[in-house]
Amino acid sequence: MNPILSVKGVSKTYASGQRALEPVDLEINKGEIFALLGPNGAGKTTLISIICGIVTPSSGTITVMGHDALRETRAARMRIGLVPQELSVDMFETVLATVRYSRRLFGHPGHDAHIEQVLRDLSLWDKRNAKIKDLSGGMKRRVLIAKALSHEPDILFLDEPTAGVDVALRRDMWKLVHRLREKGTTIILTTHYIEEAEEMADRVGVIDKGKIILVEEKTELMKKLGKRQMLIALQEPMDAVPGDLAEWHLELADEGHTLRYVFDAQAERTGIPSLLRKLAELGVGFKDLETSKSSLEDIFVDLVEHREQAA
Ligand SMILES: Nc1ncnc2c1ncn2[C@@H]1O[C@H](COP(=O)(O)OP(=O)(O)OP(=O)(O)O)[C@@H](O)[C@H]1O
Repeated sequence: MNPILSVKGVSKTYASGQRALEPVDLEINKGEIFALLGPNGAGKTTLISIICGIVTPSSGTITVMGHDALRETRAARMRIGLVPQELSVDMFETVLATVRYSRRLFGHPGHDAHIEQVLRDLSLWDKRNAKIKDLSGGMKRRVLIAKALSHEPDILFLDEPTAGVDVALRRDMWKLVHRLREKGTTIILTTHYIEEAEEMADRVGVIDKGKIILVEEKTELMKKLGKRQMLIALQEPMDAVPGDLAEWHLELADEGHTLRYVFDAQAERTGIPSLLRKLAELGVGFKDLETSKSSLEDIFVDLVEHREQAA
């Protein structure tokens, strides 16, 4: 499949000398939701800003739907909608005028049916004549999305779409993103909420210290790196893990009331049957057993910690 967006060898050193991106290669497929995940300062906004033509890269090439984004800037930019982190609107304008203005900036004639649809999709239609300064924080965020969608982009970038928004709005945003994808829009979002990537993405890229350290299908990533844990609720609390159980590397939790066993879900032998046998042999009684999958969050923390240890 031809990628809708292709990034090759893109790096950035800011004028201050700050190296924000090591050469990055990344391909995005049409219609996918791609989450770029990374801690603060990892380079997520820099990468998005370069692709959207706001920041000039120090090296590399970017192709957006066949257009060289650094040479045919406008043609490439027309295909892209960007929802920035920061509010970038005239507070004294109305919602409708703001979104219309954005559409015209891209040289589109006033297509009011499209704008109405976008505002309705975002539950902003009733507020179309309100001044932006009078909207709640969540509504202002929706205006940024409406602006980004005003010129019917094929690729939508959402930079930290739900930073600082409440749970209800976050869920609404997720639904909206899924709806847009159903309409064929390709979506790239940056986030440090792992929950968000887990909920929304088809593929996840992890960026740390300016380097993409991993790109993987979300389900594959969870399968490959996913660990499971088993919690054993003890009948009698323990002061320490008995030496006879050393090979399972157990941890005591919950003030000695719970034993935690972390195991590799993909391994042929999980070690559970032998552990249970050993517990019986030692006369360790338990009330309950519970197993759970590790979340993308655990995987992410693992990855970043490993890199830190290796450095
Ligand atoms: N205009 C700039 N001038 C100099 N350095 C910058 C500039 N913008 C970003 N940086 C630096 O580049 C690095 C990457 O920043 P960037 O904003 O891309 O990270 P991020 O992953 O988006 O972080 P966050 O999650 O905090 O938004 C950081 O060290 C940052 O301080």
